[in-house]
Amino acid sequence: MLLTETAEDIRTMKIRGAGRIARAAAEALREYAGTIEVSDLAAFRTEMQEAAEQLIATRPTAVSLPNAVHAVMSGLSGADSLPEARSALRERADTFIRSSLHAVEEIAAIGARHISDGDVLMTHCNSEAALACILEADRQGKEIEVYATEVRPRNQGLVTIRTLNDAGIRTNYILDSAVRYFMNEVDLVIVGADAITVNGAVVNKIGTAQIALAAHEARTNLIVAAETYKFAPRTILGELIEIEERSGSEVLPDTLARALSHVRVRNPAFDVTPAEYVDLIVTEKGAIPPGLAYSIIKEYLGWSIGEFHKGLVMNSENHE
Ligand SMILES: O=P(O)(O)OC[C@H]1O[C@H](OP(=O)(O)O)[C@H](O)[C@@H]1O
Repeated sequence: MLLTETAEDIRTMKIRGAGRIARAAAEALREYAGTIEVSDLAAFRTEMQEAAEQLIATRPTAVSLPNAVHAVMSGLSGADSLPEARSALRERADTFIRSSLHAVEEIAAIGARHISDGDVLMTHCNSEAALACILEADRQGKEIEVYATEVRPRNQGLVTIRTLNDAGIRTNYILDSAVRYFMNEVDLVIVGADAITVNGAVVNKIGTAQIALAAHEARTNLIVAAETYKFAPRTILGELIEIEERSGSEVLPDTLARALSHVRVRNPAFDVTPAEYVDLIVTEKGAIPPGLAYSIIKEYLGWSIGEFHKGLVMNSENHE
């Protein structure tokens, strides 16, 4: 079943990247809504809520996941019959997927304006949104060069350098620990985001905060490419973004770890870059300074008391 498969693929990172995770979850709910065999609307609601919770539980940090799930599930609220509910969910899922893909295109166009001919860029991890800006700048004929990090332990940098290579962009593949060494050669750092808080702090792949610090020291600008559904409404209530800590075996093989009984491997997948190290956040609605994160949440996501986790959630009525 697509739902179980998708949940497992997100958990194991076969499907990864905050935007892709969001679209995969919407697609899984769409398929589930169309195929589950139930006799009435009440049973349908229960099944769908369980499916939604199963998806949300897979990875805790990327807020795009609960935001996508809420966007789809909001279709349930106005439905009076089972066929109506099924079609409303399918429609919401299609709308979310379409607007997510469109958002990446918009971000590419806006982000590319901040990349100048001759720029040396640095990126970290594999962000569809950040890469879209780089690819668009290249497509516009700007001569650019990129430093791309390895991204231990999952090596998402390999995906990034393949994309850059295929586009014929001059790319330097560097160790995560070589960021400060090369920072003086960099004109602009561009990264994605898994979540953005109301005060403009950016949660992204582990190592981003260190890169931001090095960029700040070298007076190199750092921009973040993120769709509006990466903003976290619940942070308005002071809720913190949970940082996923993955298995130590991603860092150190179990056989080795077993021989080192006093050693504990720590493997947080994300870190938090404070707003003061972020120059600009490029969303599909325009580029904003991080201090305006609240306005994105208010204007484009909206907030209301949600069905899940008793928190503030995205009001998908505002989502298009
Ligand atoms: O949505 P897009 O821009 O593709 O990616 C945003 C972020 O999602 C990824 O997380 P992971 O690799 O799934 O842990 C990276 O942290 C990346 O910067």
